[in-house]
Amino acid sequence: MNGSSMISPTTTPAPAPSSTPTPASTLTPAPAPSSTPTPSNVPSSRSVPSSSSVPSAPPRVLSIAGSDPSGGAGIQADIKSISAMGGYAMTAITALTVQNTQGVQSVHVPDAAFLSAQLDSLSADIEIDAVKIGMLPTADVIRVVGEWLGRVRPAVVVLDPVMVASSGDSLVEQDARLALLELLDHAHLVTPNLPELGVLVGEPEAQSWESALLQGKRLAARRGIQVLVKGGHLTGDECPDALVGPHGAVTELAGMKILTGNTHGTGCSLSSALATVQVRSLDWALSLRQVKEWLTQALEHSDDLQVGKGRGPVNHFYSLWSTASPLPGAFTQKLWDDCAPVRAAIFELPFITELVHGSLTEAHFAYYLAQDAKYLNAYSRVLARAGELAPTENEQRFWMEGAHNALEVELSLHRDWLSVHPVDQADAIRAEMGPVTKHYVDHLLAAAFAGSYGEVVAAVLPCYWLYADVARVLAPERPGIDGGHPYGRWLDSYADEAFATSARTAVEILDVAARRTNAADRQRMASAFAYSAQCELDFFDAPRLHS
Ligand SMILES: Nc1ncnc2c1ncn2[C@@H]1O[C@H](COP(=O)(O)OP(=O)(O)OP(=O)(O)O)[C@@H](O)[C@H]1O
Ligand SMILES: Cc1ncc(COP(=O)(O)O)c(N)n1
Repeated sequence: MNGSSMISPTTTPAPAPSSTPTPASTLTPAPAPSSTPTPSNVPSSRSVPSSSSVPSAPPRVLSIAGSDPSGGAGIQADIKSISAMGGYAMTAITALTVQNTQGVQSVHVPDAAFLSAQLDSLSADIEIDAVKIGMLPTADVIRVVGEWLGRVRPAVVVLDPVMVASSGDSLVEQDARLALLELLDHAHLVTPNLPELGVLVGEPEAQSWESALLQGKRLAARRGIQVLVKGGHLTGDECPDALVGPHGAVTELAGMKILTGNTHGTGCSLSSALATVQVRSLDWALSLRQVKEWLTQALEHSDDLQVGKGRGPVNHFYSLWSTASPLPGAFTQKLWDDCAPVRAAIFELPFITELVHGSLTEAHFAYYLAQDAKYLNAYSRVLARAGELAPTENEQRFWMEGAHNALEVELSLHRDWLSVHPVDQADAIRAEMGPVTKHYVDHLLAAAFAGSYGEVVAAVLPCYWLYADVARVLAPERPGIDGGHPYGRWLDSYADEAFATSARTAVEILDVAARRTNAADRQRMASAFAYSAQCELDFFDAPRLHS
């Protein structure tokens, strides 16, 4: 059953307010505001209407386009783009596609009269500030949209003459391609890609940017319209766009091509975002500059989405999402993932492999322990500072106990080992704080006395987390203490379940702190964590560099 046979358009008139005519066929055309020039005669003068026409509420933007169920193109991309630009999105759906990131498998076109009823219902009730037009699959649909635009005359009309999806599948019947030409009279800006530009000027697709601009000029002059010539289909590293005015003026925006396969829906997103921004900017060149910057970032961040196996969508909301509070576990998981190279490097260090196999020289271990003792003394103060800043009593207790343990338990372990090996290591104990230790401690103290609670916790966390992880990974690899492992007792203290539990608690505390704070603080927390993780790596390697 198709859409048109399920509900007859004539049996479901929109429940319009009593002052508004209901049946689509008898709708009175909305008179064009007298100050608004008609699109076909003076399109370029739209860039300077009086400031009193700029609405303060979010622009009400209607997308007349096809549905892409995978969410990357069509109506779905338009809703996201309009919203990302601060507009209020409305939709009238011209076609339903069976589509994913790999291609279009089928197209269903609802009755054109049903589309007509939707458009009339909207314009009878809502002031529409801008219209974006996308996939118009048949000549019938184009006629309905053309008639409606002719009556309602929205102040901003952007026509994206969609013909072929980026997958190569056709979205428009052959005879509809030429019918699109007539629709140009109702648009203020048309945004063809290079193959579509060729069709609109009746020439083969341009093979260079220069010939694309010439085609754009011919189209703009012939139809008295602004043309956006888009460089997304050019070969090479560059991806320019250019606005060509009806009198031949060209405003070109340079841009580098972003290396991503996720370009599904760039044309839809660009055109609907432009329609939205234009309502307030009233200047196509300004609108393009703002939208291209946003789209470039949306392409840059598209890999974050991980949608589908084919040509994926752009990340319309990268900006909103980068400042939104992260989901539980997400912040600390990202810190952990980002420091994967440091973690891998730790396991490669001769100090670690020799420590585990018991072949590490006592001189290196003694230097390490002596530096660690100095480090732990400062670390204890920083943990106490975390306790001081802690927002809850539980967290305060956790950090204070950590501060106590750093001084007592771990230092006694050091004293024990050094007392059994007193002779050669006396020098090590007396040694000054080494450069690597000092560097690490300075970083911790800076976080402790100039940073937020989150920064302090982020700075101290790698010591917990990396030690617990090293102990967990290496525990099965070493011979047991019964086998006379020279560093067995020391290793056991970090492989202990109580230490692993403390590390997990510290991770959880940081995650909660990250969710409670703002994006700028989260950024500083991430930097503090990454810096400490690198310091941990350097600290393990310091004995080798010292000798
Ligand atoms: N890889 C890319 N890097 C940077 N910008 C790009 C890239 N691909 C497309 N764009 C930009 O996206 C917008 C759409 O360009 P394009 O020429 O691809 O249109 P389109 O073919 O209509 O888009 P669609 O892929 O949705 O059909 C333009 O502003 C273009 O510069
Ligand atoms: C419903 C619909 N409208 C437009 C496009 C074009 O977008 P793209 O060229 O990126 O596939 C599409 N694929 N589907």
